[in-house]
Amino acid sequence: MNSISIAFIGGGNMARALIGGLCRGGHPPAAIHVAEPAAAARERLAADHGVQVTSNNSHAAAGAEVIVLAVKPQVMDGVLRELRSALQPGALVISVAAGVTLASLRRGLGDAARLVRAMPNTPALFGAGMTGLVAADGVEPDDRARADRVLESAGETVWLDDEALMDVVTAVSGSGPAYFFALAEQLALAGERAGLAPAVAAKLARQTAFGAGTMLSRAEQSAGQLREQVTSPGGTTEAALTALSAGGFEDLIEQAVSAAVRRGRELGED
Ligand SMILES: NC(=O)C1=CN([C@@H]2O[C@H](COP(=O)(O)OP(=O)(O)OC[C@H]3O[C@@H](n4cnc5c(N)ncnc54)[C@H](O)[C@@H]3O)[C@@H](O)[C@H]2O)C=CC1
Ligand SMILES: O=C(O)[C@@H]1CCC=N1
Repeated sequence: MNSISIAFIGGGNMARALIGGLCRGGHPPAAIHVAEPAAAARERLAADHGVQVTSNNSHAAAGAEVIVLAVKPQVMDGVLRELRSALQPGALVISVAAGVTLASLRRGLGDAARLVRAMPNTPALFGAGMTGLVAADGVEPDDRARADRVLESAGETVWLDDEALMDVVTAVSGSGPAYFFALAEQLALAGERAGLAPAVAAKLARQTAFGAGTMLSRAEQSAGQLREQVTSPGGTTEAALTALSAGGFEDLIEQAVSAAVRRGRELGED
């Protein structure tokens, strides 16, 4: 794995998280090239991770065995046009762009391109990411293994057969960290309003999120069972969860995921 040469096109938040995960996992920074137009972002990537940086997408892609497209969906068409003639034979292209379909990647890069669509998330930075993947027709088992080797250094992977479900993966795990961060923010603010010092409230919320996440990932019980273990009948947690339900918590989560799914589909149509 360590010798795979990887080019990132776009060096923003998601690329940084994946690069961080790769480097922590032992991938040599010299084998990672990043094409990024913003000089400040290039300098930060080079300083933080020691990766090779350039402003030229084609140069970055030219020698790479795996090319990760980490640009916004809105600029993807232009990027594909640039890269079409720069890919080396057999190169695997992994797009992480929300909503951008394999068909549109194929239109942009041509019939010969080996294409995988992926939806990672930012906890990749600490090797705690979750990535959903779907392969285009013609992708060989070796290509899938290559995609796995790149993305497993950032966390867990799951392959889907039905590309339509990628918008749901995006809504659940791609955007999902933001929902948990928003909850931690609001929990800390509520603690502050109830009298805690801001730093104390923030520490309680962060460490509680960490503890809950650790239990979710390590305990054998389901999320529901873990919730029940905290909820003493007639106790404080029950009072809080009843207030959440009365405020429409379950419906709100459903609406939030539906809104993200819809937006993913719209991004694919732009
Ligand atoms: N941020 C997240 O949590 C996740 C993001 N994604 C996907 O990753 C992609 C990038 O998102 P972020 O990193 O959040 O955005 P970002 O805005 O932080 O990064 C995009 C980067 O692309 C660069 N860029 C713009 N035009 C370019 C061009 N023509 N060629 C090369 N680079 C160019 C920008 O300067 C910027 O640094 C999006 O398609 C998004 O859907 C997927 C999963 C999670
Ligand atoms: O918000 C977005 O569009 C991207 C995709 C998933 C997370 N961030």
